[in-house]
Order: sequence, then structure tokens, then C-alpha cells
Amino acid sequence: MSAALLIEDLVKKFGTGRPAVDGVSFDVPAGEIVVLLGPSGCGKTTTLRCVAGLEHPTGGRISIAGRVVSEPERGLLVSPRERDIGMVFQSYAVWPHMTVRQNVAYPLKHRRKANGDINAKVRETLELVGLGDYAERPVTSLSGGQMQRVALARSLVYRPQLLLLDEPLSNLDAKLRVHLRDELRRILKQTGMTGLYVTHDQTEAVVLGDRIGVMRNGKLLQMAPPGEIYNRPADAFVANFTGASNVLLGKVLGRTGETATIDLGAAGRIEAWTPQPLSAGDTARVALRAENVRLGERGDRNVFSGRVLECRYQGMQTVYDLDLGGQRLEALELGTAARHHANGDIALTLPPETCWAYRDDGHAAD
Ligand SMILES: Nc1ncnc2c1ncn2[C@@H]1O[C@H](COP(=O)(O)OP(=O)(O)OP(=O)(O)O)[C@@H](O)[C@H]1O
Repeated sequence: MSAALLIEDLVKKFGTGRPAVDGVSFDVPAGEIVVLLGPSGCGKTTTLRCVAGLEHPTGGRISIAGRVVSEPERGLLVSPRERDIGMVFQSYAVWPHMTVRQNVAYPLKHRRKANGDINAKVRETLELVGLGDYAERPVTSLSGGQMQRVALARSLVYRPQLLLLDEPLSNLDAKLRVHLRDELRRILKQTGMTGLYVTHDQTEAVVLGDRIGVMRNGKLLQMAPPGEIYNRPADAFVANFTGASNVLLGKVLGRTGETATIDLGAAGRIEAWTPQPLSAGDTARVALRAENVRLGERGDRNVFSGRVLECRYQGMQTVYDLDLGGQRLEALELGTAARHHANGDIALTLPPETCWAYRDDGHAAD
């Protein structure tokens, strides 16, 4: 079966500078949710707008359900309304003069569906998004979260081939955002909808995405299931952007398969997983998460001796600043008691599978 969405070597230039989207390729199989994640300006919204037909790509090819909708090299560009897509944006984009039911019924009326069919589909979709009891309310009497549910229902009601969502939760307050985020995954999975979702929020990406594509400077750095992005980041930027804030600098001594041995200077040697072809003599950055530092533990490998410089008790967790042979390391321990104290020497283990080595390209963690 063909992918619901196929993007091949997509390029979008706005002016003469670096392209906003720079050779991006990926697919979204039917029923899957792919999240594009990255910092502001990385090109994720432009990618989504090219899929929607709201931007005209400069190069590459986009196909929806096996049909090419954009291929500038052949002068081919299908208009947004002919792409069979649904869209949900940051702004609620509901029709203020209509009731909830009228808003959700509109796309079906526009498609000239029979009245009985419309009523049944609207009822079913309002139930799905949790607004079954709100059908006759004026849409403007609803809260922001409810209005976004209306916008979602309006996009789902005609079962498009593909649903595009651009930061749909970012205008909601924190509590509602978390609630609707969890709901959204349930709703999309229940309908079997294929989705492309854009966000800069890592947790949102992890909760919603079957796969996450991390973007930077117009390029797709890694496309993988959330567990792989979090445990096997393809490069130092992905590691840092998804929360591996510790970076230790060293020189590569050697590499066996995917394990590199790195000299950290005064701290000693570390073994780390690497996805890159590092070789002896390369300068490397070793990235690791604060929560993967095993304080007070002596494991089989990567055992170090450090010094606690500062201890910040935060109630549910404690953050420790450590000195490791002249390099800084942050450690995080969950629990309501701080188990270690400042100015003490401490043994610690950095499990090799949680230490990731990358070539030092000078700007990996910016
Ligand atoms: N209409 C436009 N004209 C000129 N440049 C644009 C236009 N739209 C986007 N850009 C530029 O393209 C690049 C990518 O922007 P894009 O909005 O896709 O990024 P983003 O990752 O979605 O960021 P954000 O989360 O801030 O929307 C940025 O440098 C942006 O300034």
C-alpha cells in the first residue's frame, strides 16, 4: 500500500539565503502520526505548509495517498482544496457566528452530503472529541480548549486522507494543554487518522508521535520512534535538544563496532555508544542525560570519581552539580530526600549505553 504522505527531497527557498526546507525526505504510512520537532525557524511549519499547498515548494516531490500534489520540476501543483487534507492550527479558527454543531457540519454541507448522514457524522464526531453535550451552544461561549476540539472535529468529520496539525495546543494554558495532548492521541488513534504534527515541545512529540522527525536549519536530522530518538540520538544536536544537557569533551582512543573509547583527560576513560564513524585522534563530545548518572554506584564499566559542587533540592528531585576531573556534570536523582551533600567526593557510574559520542563539530550543542 502506498504511504498516505510521501515527501521526497523537498526544498523551499524564500529568498537568496539558506533554504527554509533543505532536501527533506520522509513518509507517513496510513494510520501513523509523525511529529516534526525542532527549534523556532528550523523549517517544520514551512514543510507542513508545503504539504498543505499553502506554500509553493522550490524543488522535490510531495505525494498524498499515491497522488503527486507538488513537483515544481514538472510544473505540477495541486491546490490546497483538492488535496483532501484537514488542518488544525494554533488559532482556533472556528466560525464565531455558528453553533458548535453548525461549525462541525459545515465541511459536510460544503461537500453536499445528505442531511441524515450529516447529522449522524456530526453527532459521532462531537462524541469523539468530548463535546457531545455542547452541540447547540454558540461556539464563542466555549473555552479555548473546547474551541480547539471544535476545530479538530471540523477537520475529522469528513475523514480526510491526512490531518495536518501546526502547534494546535500552544494557545492553551498548561493544564489544558496536557489534558488535550493525551486526548488528541486517543482521538487520532480511534479514528485511524494519518497525521503530520508540528511542535517545538518535546513531551508533546513523544506522547503524540509514532515517529518523531527532528529538524534543524531546514534539514531532517533523524526520523525514528520516540524511544529511539531518546535512547539513540543520531547526532549531538538531537541529543541536546531532547534533554541530554551534559557534554564531556575528550579524544577518541579507539572504536570497536558502535562503542568508542574516549580519553576525558583527568577524569579517565569513558566508553560510549556512537552512531558516527569516529576514529582515534578525533575530538569527541560525549552527551548524556542528568537522570542517567548513577550517583554513589560502582557499576562494571565507566566508574568515575567526582566531587559534588552544589546540591539543589527541589522537593520531588535533587539536582547535583559535579566536578569530574575538571569537567562539569549535572546529575538528577528522583525522590523526596537528597542523598548526597556538597563538598563530598563521590563514586559514580555512567552506563555506556547512556553515553553517546559524536564528532565535535564546534556547534553541536547550540
Ligand atoms: N513567508 C516567508 N517569507 C520569508 N521567510 C520565511 C517565510 N516563512 C518562513 N520563513 C523563514 O523560513 C525559515 C523556517 O521557518 P518556519 O516557520 O518553517 O520554522 P519553524 O521551525 O516552523 O519555526 P516556528 O516554530 O517559529 O514557526 C525561517 O528562517 C523563517 O524566517
